[in-house]
Amino acid sequence: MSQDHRDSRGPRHSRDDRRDDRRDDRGSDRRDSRGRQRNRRGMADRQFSSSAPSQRNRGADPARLAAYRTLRAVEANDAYGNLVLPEQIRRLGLNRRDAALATELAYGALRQQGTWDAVLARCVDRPLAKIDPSVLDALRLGTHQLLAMRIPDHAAIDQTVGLTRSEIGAGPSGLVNAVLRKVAAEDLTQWLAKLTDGADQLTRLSLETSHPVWIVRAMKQALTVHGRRSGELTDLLAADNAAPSVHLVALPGLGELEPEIEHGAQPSTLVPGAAISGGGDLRRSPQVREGRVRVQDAGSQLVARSVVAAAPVQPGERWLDLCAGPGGKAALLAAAAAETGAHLLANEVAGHRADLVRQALAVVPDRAWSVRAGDGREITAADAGRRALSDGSDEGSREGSQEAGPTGFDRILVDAPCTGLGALRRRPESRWRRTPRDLAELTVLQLELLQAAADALAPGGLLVYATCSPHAAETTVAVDDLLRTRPGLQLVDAGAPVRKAALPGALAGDADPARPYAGAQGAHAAADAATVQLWPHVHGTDAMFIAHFRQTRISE
Ligand SMILES: C[S@@+](CC[C@H](N)C(=O)[O-])C[C@H]1O[C@@H](n2cnc3c(N)ncnc32)[C@H](O)[C@@H]1O
Repeated sequence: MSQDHRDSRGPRHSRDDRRDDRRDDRGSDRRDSRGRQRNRRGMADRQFSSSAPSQRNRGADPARLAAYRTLRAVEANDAYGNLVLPEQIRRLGLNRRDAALATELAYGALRQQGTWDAVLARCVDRPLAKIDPSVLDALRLGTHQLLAMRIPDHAAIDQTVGLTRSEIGAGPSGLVNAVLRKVAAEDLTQWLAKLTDGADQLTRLSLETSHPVWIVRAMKQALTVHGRRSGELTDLLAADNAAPSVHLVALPGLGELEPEIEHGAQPSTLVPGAAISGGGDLRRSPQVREGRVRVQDAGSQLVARSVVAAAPVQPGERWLDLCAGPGGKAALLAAAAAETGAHLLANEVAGHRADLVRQALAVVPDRAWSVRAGDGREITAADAGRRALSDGSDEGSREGSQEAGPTGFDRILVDAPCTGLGALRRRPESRWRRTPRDLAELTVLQLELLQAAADALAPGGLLVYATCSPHAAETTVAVDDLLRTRPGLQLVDAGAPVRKAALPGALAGDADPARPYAGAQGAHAAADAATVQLWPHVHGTDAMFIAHFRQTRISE
């Protein structure tokens, strides 16, 4: 078990926080094995390990090892931290406390990489790009412990040096030791004061909240574009650095919340049929194992529920989820389709993700859904008359091919691939991976998917566009572009269906996420047209954007 998980949360902004840490070493002989005094040169008031190098931690404790391996997989293999870490926790057999420590270490170091790199750049005598990446990851992990966690300095340094020795080799451990001592010479407040001295507001926020400057700028613009105050920027960026609560959804007609609430979940205050997990291993819940209760962000639940809430469902309606993988929203839609007599076609371009959709839908009666593995840009209105078999074969229809003259889908959800800037708190490394160049590619794809969806709509049909990004280019600009190129499409109010999908009053007042559509030249919008933008710092959800359109063209 790790030695330091008594209180591993929260940044240390002041030296007062460290007094307890120093007590640990009070009275110790601060000389190394060769009698040299430690911590001289401006660090006289600091204490590091009292033990000689030969007695110090030689190996890596399991929590740090899990975190370090996660950082390595993210850096070296482009892996996703939130997928690697649970695997490492399992493989190393960490208990609950060590798993929590490993999570804080790994996610914290990944999220705050930008700030930690700025600190480290001041503590090494060469560009960080010239440091071996495996050593740099150890330094980031050590820096996170020193500046963001209440771990005594000597433990943070000793453990990181031990980890370096066991995972990389004895050579770099001296460098790691020396650099981390320099890092420990200042606390976080002092480092931030140094780093931001003379910086403009965006750079200062970038360093204080550890976001790339371009994302800080984009978030500031997004707040304004979606009718919120730019003064909320600090809160929004801070929310990206907080662990999201785990929301559960009971699939309508299939799952029940009561057993989960009896086991410690709290009923959601935002969405009906939802709860916030009380922690612990969710796979212990039979309903979660069977897929009748699912983990799903409350914002995503509102997206799917707004598709259903937009108008009363007529039996026989044909629904399409154009970008369905891995199947979270499709599961909610399919369950609603099963209850109302509608049918959902869940489409996904990536074969392995289409398999995940099938798994997600398996619990729903299969008369209500089918899966198509294909490019959403190639879907047509005719696909509304075909019902691919839920085993994956797309062989026309069990019943649909008999049906005459399909006119298209009655409801289509385009939950488009996007930058994910609204879900940064879930993917700790993604803010450092994403670049403005991604936007150019994604916005083209988003518009192509929307246009295919518009073509596949039945007359009077509903098209719902959603992204887990509030970026203007992926939200309001995408809406403008679609309306300009599809005169038959009208933007309608998304506010009312989203509020209807939420618990009564949950989205009132300052929490109302709907804003009237400003309208671009040539855009066709209803008088009450409004788009919806949810926010982590206001609603506790991912920053989901939702727009509703109606097909007004007469059937050809
Ligand atoms: C934001 S995710 C959808 C999340 C999903 N709706 C859910 O709730 O679980 C976007 C999905 O679109 C898929 N995608 C990307 N390009 C596509 C295309 N051309 N056609 C269909 N799906 C596509 C991606 O593979 C990804 O699974």
